[in-house]
Amino acid sequence: MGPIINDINCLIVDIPTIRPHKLSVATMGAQSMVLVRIQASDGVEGIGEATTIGGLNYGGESPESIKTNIDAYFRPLLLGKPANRLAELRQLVCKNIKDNHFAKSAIETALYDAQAKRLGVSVSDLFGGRVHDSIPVAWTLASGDTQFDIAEAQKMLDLRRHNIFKLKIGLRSPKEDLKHIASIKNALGDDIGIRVDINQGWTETQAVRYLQALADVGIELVEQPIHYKNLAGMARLTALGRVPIMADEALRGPQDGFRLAADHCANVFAIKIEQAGGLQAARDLISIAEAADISLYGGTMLEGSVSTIAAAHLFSTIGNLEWGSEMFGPLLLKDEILKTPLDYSDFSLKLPTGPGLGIELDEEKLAFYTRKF
Ligand SMILES: O=C(O)C[C@H]1C=CC(=O)O1
Ligand SMILES: [Mn+2]
Repeated sequence: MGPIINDINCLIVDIPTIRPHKLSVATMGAQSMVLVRIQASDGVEGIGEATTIGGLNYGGESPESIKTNIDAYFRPLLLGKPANRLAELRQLVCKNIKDNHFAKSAIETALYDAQAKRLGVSVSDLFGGRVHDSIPVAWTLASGDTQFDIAEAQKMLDLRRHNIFKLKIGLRSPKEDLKHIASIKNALGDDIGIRVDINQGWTETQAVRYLQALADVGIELVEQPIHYKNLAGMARLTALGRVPIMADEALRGPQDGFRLAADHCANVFAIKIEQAGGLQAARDLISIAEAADISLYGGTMLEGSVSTIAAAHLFSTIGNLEWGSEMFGPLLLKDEILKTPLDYSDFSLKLPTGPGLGIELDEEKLAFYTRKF
């Protein structure tokens, strides 16, 4: 008989950010990560993570609701089930539990980590193997202060950590944002790629009015400018062809990906394993984009190291990750819960070579940052 799922433990880990991180939907001073640890009867443990942005500011799942739903619904459903039958487990979960994409992603990541460890391979091997051993990583400038952002970008360039930057806009007026972008662009020069993420902060009218201005100041990509449900609007903005449009919040799984591709709602898909509903769902989304000639980008929910590296394993198997990634979440946090932090160097994230996710938790640090109820 194969390994059986013996236990599932779920904890919330709170770590402060290195500076306030300002999005149009929230200002973050700390990140709350839900860690899932799954134990199987063969002694193998798998780890997964679910992380949201600003509690309920970004989407319908909060760290607290994720933990409650894992403890109350996922755990009883999965205890005693075969730990190595990943496709069957995914179907069981999807049949019995609606929505809850972030929780599903954490559970599935832990199952993949354990299964890869069991087989002595890395998680990327379970998705066909790596095409890349490292992934380019953009940094998000979101302190809310233009001069601070410029200094931060220059520091990242000096450290050779990031040479692509994303700006979070949509909190201030478009005119103020344009001034902010132009100052940063002028300070950093033409060779540095700059993108903006509006996080649904604009109306379609504002987008029609200001997309050309964004292109004129040298913005190379505009992420989720309008409400995620306004797909017809996304299609109209994409058809304008002023600047490539990337979908983020509108992509909550393969069905959304199919709709967006069929209706020409975006030029680029931001792939997030949590928003998609897990590694397998994200893989399906990637295939839809590839079939539709939609370019790919590795997105983040500002996850900690566990989910960041899980996503990186999947992204390493993509032939053309044309817009790189933003897998910088762990670097936004003041501390790390891994024994060996992830390797960020030469403007990219290096994939670990060990079995599973290739990471190990630092139990002392984890105990220190675990929320006590
Ligand atoms: O893409 C998002 O909407 C979420 C996230 C990614 C980078 C960042 O600063 O926030
Ligand atoms: Mn985004």
